[in-house]
Amino acid sequence: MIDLTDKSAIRAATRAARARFVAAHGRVVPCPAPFRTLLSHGLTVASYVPVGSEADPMALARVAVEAGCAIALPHVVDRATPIRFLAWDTEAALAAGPFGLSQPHHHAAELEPDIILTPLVAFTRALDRLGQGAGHYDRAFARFPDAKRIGVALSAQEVKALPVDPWDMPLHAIATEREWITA
Ligand SMILES: Nc1nc2c(c(=O)[nH]1)N(C=O)[C@@H](CNc1ccc(C(=O)N[C@@H](CCC(=O)O)C(=O)O)cc1)CN2
Ligand SMILES: Nc1ncnc2c1ncn2[C@@H]1O[C@H](COP(=O)(O)OP(=O)(O)OP(=O)(O)O)[C@@H](O)[C@H]1O
Repeated sequence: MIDLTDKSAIRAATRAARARFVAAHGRVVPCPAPFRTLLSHGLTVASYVPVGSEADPMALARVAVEAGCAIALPHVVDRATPIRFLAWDTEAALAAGPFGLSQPHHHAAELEPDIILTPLVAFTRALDRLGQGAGHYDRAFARFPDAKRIGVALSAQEVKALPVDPWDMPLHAIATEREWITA
């Protein structure tokens, strides 16, 4: 049994479940119809480039590009430094970053996201999220409190409950390979 009060134990269990799921079913999350209604020309959508067995948000990012949105990607320096969302022209080459990430060059333009497609390690139906533990997205949510926080995940990452700390901000919705979860 996982101890549902221990964040690192939950991370280990859901990363293992996610890797098994992806080996059998793949990692693609199709674009849910309700996501399209959030988009309009000129908005900035922050996406991410998946690593390991993370859910792939590219179908959602592609629909955002078709709707006339600008795409930004997180740029990471290290665990302690806040991430910045930098413009990404979908043709542009990416650079290697820390933690095996692919990211825009550090001189790309910094954008303010209206919608943040958010990677996660575990989620609940109450829209709570557990991340990598560096606080990168927690801090980005605090900096951009008006942005829509959309989790992107595989259904295997769902848990019944998560410990919620004072700085944790719930997601507005979660897209998985089989459903769109909202409050
Ligand atoms: N694809 C992706 N991009 C992202 C994140 C993410 O979770 N996924 N981030 C989210 O904040 C930020 C980067 N922050 C990170 C902070 C810590 C670790 C980390 O400790 N990784 C572990 C490996 C985890 C695993 O086994 O899956 C490591 O390198 O040991 C990774 C990213 C911004 N970009
Ligand atoms: N708004 C904030 N400003 C400064 N530090 C923050 C803020 N929010 C969170 N943190 C710090 O970041 C760390 C977050 O740890 P936690 O285990 O909750 O991350 P997480 O849920 O895995 O999410 P993330 O994906 O953001 O890493 C904590 O040490 C916390 O003090």
